[in-house]
Amino acid sequence: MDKIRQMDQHPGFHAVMAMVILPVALWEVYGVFRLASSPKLPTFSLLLHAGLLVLGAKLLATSFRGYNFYRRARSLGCGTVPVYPHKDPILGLDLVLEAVPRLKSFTAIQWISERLAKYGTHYHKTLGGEWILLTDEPENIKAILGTKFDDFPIGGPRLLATLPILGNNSVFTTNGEAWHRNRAMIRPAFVRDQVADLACFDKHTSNMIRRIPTDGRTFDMQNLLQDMTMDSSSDFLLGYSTNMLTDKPAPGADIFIRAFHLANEECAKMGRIGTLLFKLPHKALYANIKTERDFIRSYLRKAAADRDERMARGEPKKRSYVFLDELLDEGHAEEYLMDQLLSVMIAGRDTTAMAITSTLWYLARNPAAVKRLRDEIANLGAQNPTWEQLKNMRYLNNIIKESLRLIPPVPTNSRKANKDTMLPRGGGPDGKQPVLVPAGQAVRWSLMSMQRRTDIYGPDADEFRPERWEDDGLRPGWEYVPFSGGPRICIGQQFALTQISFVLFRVFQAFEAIEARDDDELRLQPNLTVSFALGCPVAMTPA
Ligand code: HEM
Repeated sequence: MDKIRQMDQHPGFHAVMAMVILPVALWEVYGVFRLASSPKLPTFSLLLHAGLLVLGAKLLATSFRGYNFYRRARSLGCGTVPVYPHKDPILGLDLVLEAVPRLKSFTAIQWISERLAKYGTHYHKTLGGEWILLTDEPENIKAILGTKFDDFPIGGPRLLATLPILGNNSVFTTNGEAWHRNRAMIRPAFVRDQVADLACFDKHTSNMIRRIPTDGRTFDMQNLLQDMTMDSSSDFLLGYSTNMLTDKPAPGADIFIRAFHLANEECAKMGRIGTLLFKLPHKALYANIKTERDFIRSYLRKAAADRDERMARGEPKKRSYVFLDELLDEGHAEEYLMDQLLSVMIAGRDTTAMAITSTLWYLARNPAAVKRLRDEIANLGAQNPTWEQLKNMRYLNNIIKESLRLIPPVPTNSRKANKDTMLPRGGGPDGKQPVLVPAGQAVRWSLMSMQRRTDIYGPDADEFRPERWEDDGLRPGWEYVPFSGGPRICIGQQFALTQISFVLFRVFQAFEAIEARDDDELRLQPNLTVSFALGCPVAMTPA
């Protein structure tokens, strides 16, 4: 723990600083007046003294703010918070240098957990010198997302990362009334009837299974799953599939998917590094965003034209359920509709692909779990499962819970305090005291770290053991929130869980074994969500 930063969280420190700075600042005021009134104006000296005066005033204001803030923290019983022992406490460049090898070895997300295990809830700096409060305390996450929801709107790095792609009208980039409106518009798409309709999942899962090599060859499961979730989400959202897993992909689909991926990657980088990078020009990013929006726009126009044609022919307006058709009925402007479509696509496609990939990554290392899962599937015969049957498959559901615990597809997230507020944990020597969070402070939390805490999940917290969920032995609250919690809880949770369980069911109906074909180290690429940096190479044995 950094002693200097601990010291400067004491109001007395700021009072002493103010007392030291004040006479120097007053002396500079006198100096500036003296120079300004001399007959021959010494421009250089005048500028130098004026600069020092501005600096002094800034330092003085910081000390007064610090004094008031820490006095208030003390009076409210808040403790001091550990600060990362930066070698460069101004710009935080040391942390950036440390991050480089972790990013190169694809272990940056695990590095966050290591820092949390070492310092607990703590402050660190982003490139450019902005402080971020980092936590993995369930009580803090509950406060940010639930009990103090209004104090922690979307802002800071989280907003920076999504604004360029999603625009100002997305459920992910709005707060308050606008967010309520956007959420209310999306929600009906995920009511029980739509979620329980397995026809769309069935079509695209079958296409995927046909592509799995049956001769024991190594292939990348992640690639297949990303194509499959893009095919199914474009089908569900637009009514036209990218069809990447068929012999006739939609024209331009490959270019769209590449642009989609590159734009997400670049935006996530901006969110990670902070405002400094955000302010640089990003020609390639905006070119990719244009490509993806043009693709969505062409389908939006096609859907509107098809709908008009059907109406002109006197046919019913609707095909089977399509998200876009519902939005078209509400008569919104085109750009607004695109923001909503891209939001739901980004929210649902990579997250679901990652959840299935990581489950298969673990199953490829746990043949006993595969055997138990296949026995459970065999009990239901050779048919496609119904929604109710999937919901009642206990072992399958425990497998999914366990992989979402170990690798939540949204492993870290953040918000920005909109006023001085408090979090219940992280302060004081044992981290059990509350923490005063000043207005404008970015707060980041790590689900991956929290969901692997040994004090919550036991000494084998890092191990994949679906059995830990058996007989309702484990019923965590805010200690397990892969779909988030509070008013902004994931709208697509049931939709995603249905698709994940359906795909796993069908895969292990058709195949009896899965074998890992890479080393055991978890190498993760953080983007807006997370993915396996080197893919998920496996081989499968047909049943
Ligand atoms: C395993 C798959 C998924 C995971 C782990 C997941 C996780 C999450 C998380 C953590 C959030 C909160 C984000 C925040 O507040 O900053 C979220 C929000 C959201 N998710 Fe999901 N999600 C998944 C699948 C889906 C799917 C399939 C859809 C829709 C097709 C979807 C739609 C949404 C939407 C619209 C929100 C925004 C809610 C709001 O801000 O009010 N998600 N999801």
